[in-house]
Amino acid sequence: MLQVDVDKSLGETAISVAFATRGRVTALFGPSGSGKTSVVNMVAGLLTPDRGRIAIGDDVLFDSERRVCVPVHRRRIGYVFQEGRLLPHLSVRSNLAFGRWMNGLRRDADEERRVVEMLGIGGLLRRRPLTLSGGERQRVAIGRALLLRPRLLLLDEPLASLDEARKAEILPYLERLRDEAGTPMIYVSHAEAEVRRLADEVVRLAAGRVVGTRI
Ligand SMILES: Nc1ncnc2c1ncn2[C@@H]1O[C@H](COP(=O)(O)OP(=O)(O)OP(=O)(O)O)[C@@H](O)[C@H]1O
Repeated sequence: MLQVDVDKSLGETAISVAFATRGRVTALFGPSGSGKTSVVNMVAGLLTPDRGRIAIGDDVLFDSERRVCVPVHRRRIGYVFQEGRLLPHLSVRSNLAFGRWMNGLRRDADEERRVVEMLGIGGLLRRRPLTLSGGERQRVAIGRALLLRPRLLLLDEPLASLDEARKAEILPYLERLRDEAGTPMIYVSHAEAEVRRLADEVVRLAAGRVVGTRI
């Protein structure tokens, strides 16, 4: 179970969000500026809450009272950004290997094959990111994150930069990830149709607060 209870003041905006979820895919759903990215950044460890607690099961990642703040690279959390953020000078294969190398993990050919097959990126391994479509790039970014064997995968509007055809292409892969990978996901989106299709739990945000658990 992921438990989040955080307060953070960001300029004019005050974020005060608490929720707990056991979902396979938990959507953080809400309008632009409602605090979705700030919340996932706090879970990832990229943004430090002013107060609160974040835990996965019994493992505490942040606790302001007990002065616990586990650094980003020790959280074992995968993060897929809106625009993928692949390394342009490396092939797809090297991009996939790079995350594991950076995190001191050995290559694992079986795991690589499984992830490559699940995301349908076997035909792209020699290509460079700039030669890929937006949807293909996002599938590679998801593969790179999964190969870190994260205990939680954060996806921040992974389809936002794609047109409708590309979205339709990648959604089945996300469903497969949900059904086969066994890695819980936090899925940030303001797109109702995506959330209805993918999420089994919803945390609805507005103006930095939780305002509901339905779309
Ligand atoms: N470093 C910062 N300094 C000041 N204000 C900030 C900072 N970071 C975020 N904010 C503000 O906090 C609010 C929440 O931002 P956040 O990016 O978390 O929202 P969001 O729901 O993810 O929006 P979007 O869907 O547009 O990405 C916004 O009003 C934003 O301008």
